[in-house]
Amino acid sequence: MPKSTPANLEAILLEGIEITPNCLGVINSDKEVIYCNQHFASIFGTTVQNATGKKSADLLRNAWETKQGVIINTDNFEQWLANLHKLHSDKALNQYETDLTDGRWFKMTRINLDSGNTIIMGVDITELKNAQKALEDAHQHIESLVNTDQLTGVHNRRSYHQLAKHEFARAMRFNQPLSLLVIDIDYFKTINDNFGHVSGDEILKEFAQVCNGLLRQSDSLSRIGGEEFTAVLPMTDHDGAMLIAERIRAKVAKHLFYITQSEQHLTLTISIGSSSLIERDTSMKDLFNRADKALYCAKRGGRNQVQQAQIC
Ligand SMILES: Nc1nc2c(ncn2[C@@H]2O[C@H](COP(=O)(O)OP(=O)(O)OP(=O)(O)O)[C@@H](O)[C@H]2O)c(=O)[nH]1
Repeated sequence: MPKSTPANLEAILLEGIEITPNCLGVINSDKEVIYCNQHFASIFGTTVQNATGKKSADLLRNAWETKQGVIINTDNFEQWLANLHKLHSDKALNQYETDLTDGRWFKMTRINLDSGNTIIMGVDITELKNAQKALEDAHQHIESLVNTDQLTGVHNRRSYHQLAKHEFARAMRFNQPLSLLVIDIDYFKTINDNFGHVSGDEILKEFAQVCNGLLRQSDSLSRIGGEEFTAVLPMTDHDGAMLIAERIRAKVAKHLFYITQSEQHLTLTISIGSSSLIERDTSMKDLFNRADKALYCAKRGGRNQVQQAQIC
């Protein structure tokens, strides 16, 4: 014998709905809230008493005006509401996520019944969202660790290869100029020999800072070897690249690098090879090889200078 529905089923359900952390509301065909629990009312930043009998549009407008409850990012509320109605009237069942000013998230299910009434249920997914955000942050952190040179904080060799590939493809696609500087500190071995490896590391860090301070936001400085760096310069032709390279060379030559251990300042010089994109280039390797050869010329030419790549 099937058990008969208890006479007090409605009371049992209502009791459960009041206790649950989820939200539930019923809206009639005149778009008025005819029943809701406390969490449903909190979506509009109000109480059950206040929400009951009110038009859902007025409740949303109140939430937008008072910045309480559901987060509504718009300058034009009426337009936003019209779009929402269009979105919700089409289908019998809609599901969406919504976040509140108090940090909670709900996964909402909206059911349009044939009677013209609408049932709206929301499951609290705040913990899930927080876990998702923590995972995304951790992923971003790992990504940045993997791509960052731990000593200087600039891009590492791995990251250089990625961004060089990306910038090369972009320059080719949009027919834009692109330049590359290969920068090497002169006689760095002597610095290590005279002041020790720790001080050498300190110099490398400061050097990267000085260099980065002279580049644009869109440029990327990478440490690709011990005391060897590259600067990828998008939207920069060879004249522009030579100008930037010379600016870096001159600034570094004048800069006083501080050595903490011996509490003294020291000066150093750099050599730079510069190359720019030409029609026959097939990858960033072509630019790198030319800039590297130019760097070799700068070293042979006496160091503390910038050399432009020869095209032959
Ligand atoms: N402190 C420190 N030194 C490094 C690091 N990586 C490489 N080096 C040192 O950098 C020096 C590079 O020396 P060389 O390649 O002979 O070049 P150089 O002395 O700069 O001479 P030129 O480039 O010809 O002007 C070596 O002494 C390496 O040990 C690092 O991470 N930290």
